[in-house]
Amino acid sequence: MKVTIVGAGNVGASCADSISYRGIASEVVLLDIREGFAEGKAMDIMQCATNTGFNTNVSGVTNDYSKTADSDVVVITSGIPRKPGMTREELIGINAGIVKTVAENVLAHSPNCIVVVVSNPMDTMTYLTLKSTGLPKNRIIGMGGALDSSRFRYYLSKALDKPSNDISAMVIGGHGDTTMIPLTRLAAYNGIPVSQFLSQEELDKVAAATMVGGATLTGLLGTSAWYAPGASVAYLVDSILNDQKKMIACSVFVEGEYGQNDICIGVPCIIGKNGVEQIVDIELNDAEKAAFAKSADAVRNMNADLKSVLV
Ligand SMILES: NC(=O)c1ccc[n+]([C@@H]2O[C@H](COP(=O)([O-])OP(=O)(O)OC[C@H]3O[C@@H](n4cnc5c(N)ncnc54)[C@H](O)[C@@H]3O)[C@@H](O)[C@H]2O)c1
Ligand SMILES: O=C(O)C[C@H](O)C(=O)O
Repeated sequence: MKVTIVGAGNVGASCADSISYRGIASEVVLLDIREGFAEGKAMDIMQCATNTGFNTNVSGVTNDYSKTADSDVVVITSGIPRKPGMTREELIGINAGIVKTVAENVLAHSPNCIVVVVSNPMDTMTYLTLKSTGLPKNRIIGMGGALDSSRFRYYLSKALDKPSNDISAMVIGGHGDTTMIPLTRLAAYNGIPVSQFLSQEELDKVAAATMVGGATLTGLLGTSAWYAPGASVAYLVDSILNDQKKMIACSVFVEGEYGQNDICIGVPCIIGKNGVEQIVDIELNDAEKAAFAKSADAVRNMNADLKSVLV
């Protein structure tokens, strides 16, 4: 199986590293516009092979899309990250043009691939990719919910003082500081609702920390995070390549699910060899429904900014 990752920066390289380490692809191609950069990242990753024991062939190319031909999955991470104090939405002006061109180039060489969109603002970039390429909706997946859910589990694990892997929890809605919806009511510690262990005040703090999880890291690092984003992409790509049919919150095109239409937004999805195989339309309570509708409005408003790019 062949995976191309466009953008060999912090997130792209971390995706390549995590995918290789998982041993889920025979070939990974990293592509960047910066001369020699993807080649250097690929060489560095390949020099891990003997010590970590992976057999994936990772190569790097400078803007040569012919080397990405016949990829099964393409991950788009090209574009600028935010700096401390910025929102993801502020990146749209630069990233929309980059993502649209990259998606066109990628599909010219891999017409049957599944596209995973990572560049921010991710829900808007996913919608742009869908609208500008005309690909069927099952083949365009925005990655954000997998990361936000893993941060939710991290903050729950800190509050509970228990391992993250004993906790199941999901974040739906937009991938934005104010649009995420951590589903606290459904979060569980080994199947037991977390509300049996944590007060409402503690749960509210966990949800608030989750929503600004990316901003917190951006403040600490001076640029946005990459290890957990790379690991989240690898988790998603594993479910595609190995047809695992995992339920993962992903930004996908909705047509009536959760009462919404004509936007890409985070919802629970079954992810397999065909990409998005099912949207799991769970019953939300009234407060969750209201939060989802508000989140969808914000995502829809952001898409309006794509008018000049989508001509
Ligand atoms: N969806 C998520 O959960 C998530 C998580 C982390 C980061 N991100 C987003 O991912 C993007 C990348 O973040 P990063 O930290 O890797 O940034 P980065 O600056 O480290 O890397 C971006 C790379 O893209 C390359 N690039 C720019 N234009 C290109 C083009 N036209 N073709 C090919 N390559 C091009 C740059 O040369 C650079 O190497 C940002 O938009 C960031 O906000 C999203
Ligand atoms: O926070 C960011 O801007 C990057 C990414 O969306 C994240 O959540 O880490």
